[in-house]
Amino acid sequence: MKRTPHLLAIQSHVVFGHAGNSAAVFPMARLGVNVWPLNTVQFSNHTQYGQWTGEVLAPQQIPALVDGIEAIGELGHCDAVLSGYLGSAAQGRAILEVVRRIKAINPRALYLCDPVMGHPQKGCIVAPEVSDFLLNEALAVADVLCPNQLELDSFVGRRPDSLADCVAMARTLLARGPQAVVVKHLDYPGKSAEDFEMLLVTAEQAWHLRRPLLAFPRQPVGVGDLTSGLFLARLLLGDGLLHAFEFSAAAVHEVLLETQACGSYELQLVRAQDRLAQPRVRFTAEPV
Ligand SMILES: Nc1ncnc2c1ncn2[C@@H]1O[C@H](COP(=O)(O)OP(=O)(O)O)[C@@H](O)[C@H]1O
Ligand SMILES: Cc1ncc(COP(=O)(O)O)c(C=O)c1O
Ligand SMILES: [Mg+2]
Repeated sequence: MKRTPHLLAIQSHVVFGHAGNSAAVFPMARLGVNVWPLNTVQFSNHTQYGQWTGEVLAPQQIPALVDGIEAIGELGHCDAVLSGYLGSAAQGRAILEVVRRIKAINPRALYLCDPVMGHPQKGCIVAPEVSDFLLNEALAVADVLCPNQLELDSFVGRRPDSLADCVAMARTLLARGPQAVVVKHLDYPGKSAEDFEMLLVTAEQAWHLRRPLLAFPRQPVGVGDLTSGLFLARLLLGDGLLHAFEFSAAAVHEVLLETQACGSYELQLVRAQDRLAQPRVRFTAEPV
């Protein structure tokens, strides 16, 4: 029987709705991964409501919780670490130390970093020091980096002028650490207004994917977190990079279709659970 992979997921938790772990844990588990959620913050709701209550986890809790897992002899079963929304830069440093410890026991373990940065116009609020941590420290340790366009621009320090330039920008990141970069949401001059576009870039190859852009009265949140989580889950389940990329795009599209059909602001993950596990749509990535 094939072994069920284990994944340590370190990102935000919201009590109501879906962002961070609250957008990714159930879908990853639904695909067949044992998820170990470690919540960097526990907020009432995501920050794009403009108000929330709750607390940031003390950074020393991250190694303390991992110590507990090690003490019961389970840490070596961890196949991957996912990090997303961080409450502080100190939490980020604690996560890199955890990655180092896990890789020391299991050198094949993967680290996927979704470099969630603040986006004031969108209402995504992240502590400013977190961006510096991601740019200066996390990039070098990540095996896979999953930025959106804004985050890619921050890493490279400029805006792209074309799709080819987005590929070139992602390649400059490969030189600084990761083996693959997934740009979960592209935005460049000349991009078609009807499509939502993504990019997968490795040292040798680059693939571009389009899916239909859906109309929402208010853009749902947690889409990036869902995308990164599903991509990593499929890698752990044995997909190659390209298949995991195409799968995550299709599964996220299914969730968005269900969300749109319900007229909901929050992602309809429970209603879309069968569709996300077995997407009916398929998007083929094209080499660029
Ligand atoms: N097919 C789609 N149609 C319309 N909007 C989409 C689609 N896919 C994703 N989105 C929206 O695009 C945005 C992606 O957000 P962005 O900040 O660029 O990336 P991330 O979610 O990784 O942070 C989200 O607001 C999400 O709701
Ligand atoms: C608590 C929390 N986690 C994660 C996110 C990231 O969400 P997304 O995947 O849409 O970038 C947000 C965005 O506002 C958030 O408020
Ligand atoms: Mg994001």
